[in-house]
Amino acid sequence: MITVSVIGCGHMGSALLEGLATVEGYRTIGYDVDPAVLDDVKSYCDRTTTDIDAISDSDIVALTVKPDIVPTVLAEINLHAEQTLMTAAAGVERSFVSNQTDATVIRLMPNLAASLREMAAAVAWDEPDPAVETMLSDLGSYVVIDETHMNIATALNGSGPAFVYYLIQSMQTRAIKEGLDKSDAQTLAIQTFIGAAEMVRAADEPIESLIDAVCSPNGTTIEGMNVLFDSNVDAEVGDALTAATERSAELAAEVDHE
Ligand SMILES: NC(=O)C1=CN([C@@H]2O[C@H](COP(=O)(O)OP(=O)(O)OC[C@H]3O[C@@H](n4cnc5c(N)ncnc54)[C@H](O)[C@@H]3O)[C@@H](O)[C@H]2O)C=CC1
Ligand SMILES: O=C(O)[C@@H]1CCC=N1
Repeated sequence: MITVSVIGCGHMGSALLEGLATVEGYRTIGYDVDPAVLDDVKSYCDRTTTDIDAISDSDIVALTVKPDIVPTVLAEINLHAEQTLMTAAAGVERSFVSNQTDATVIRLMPNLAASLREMAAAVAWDEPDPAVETMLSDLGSYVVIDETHMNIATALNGSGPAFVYYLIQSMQTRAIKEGLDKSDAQTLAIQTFIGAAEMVRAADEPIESLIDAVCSPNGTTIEGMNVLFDSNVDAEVGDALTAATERSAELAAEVDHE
């Protein structure tokens, strides 16, 4: 049994708890300063509490408060060396956290698909932590990265769901405008993204070849692809990632200077 405490049960903390609630082998504790937030997550947790001391026997403590709240929490918690503190706050560096706790600190960039156990996560640590490896595998897929790359991971898999939602919305909105029923457009757009992602995952060939396979000669797809090829969409999507990456670096500086 792995005991996982979550400090801050808002969007990210509750997603972790919701995902873990459907897997055997975890005891979960949700801690938050807001009782209303705890009310919302109590069906996913073995225990909810506003008492910070309740996390003292946890194997893994997930820190999912806003970056500017991290120093407040670190001043309040008292963890020991056998515990793992997993900080998920965007921009907050591992060294900043580990300077203020005896626990082993790892840095995680999760995403909200944890609730469905479809999370893409990036983790940075000195040494693999078996309990965390198990937990991240149970919640989706993860990669181990050097912490110097955490800002771009934050943009890619942390912020990334919002970018993908936006693209799904763009496609379904136009389909509805062209006359398709709203619910049908939603079903088709969603499954098209899921299917395309699975095709990319399964393919041995580059994405260009997958695109080619959809483009029948003189067919429909190439007409649409030409609009994309002639546009700046590629660069704009890249710029969205860069903007999120830069903001992650700024957050680090803001927290460090408090
Ligand atoms: N929302 C997302 O998609 C992702 C968020 N993150 C990171 O997770 C962290 C939380 O983000 P969200 O869940 O979106 O924010 P949120 O605002 O939804 O949740 C934060 C929670 O922290 C609680 N809180 C405030 N002060 C506290 C304290 N002193 N002790 C305990 N709990 C306290 C709040 O009551 C709230 O429930 C951020 O650092 C963010 O960078 C990381 C990846 C994805
Ligand atoms: O927008 C944010 O700052 C957080 C971090 C990654 C996703 N949400």
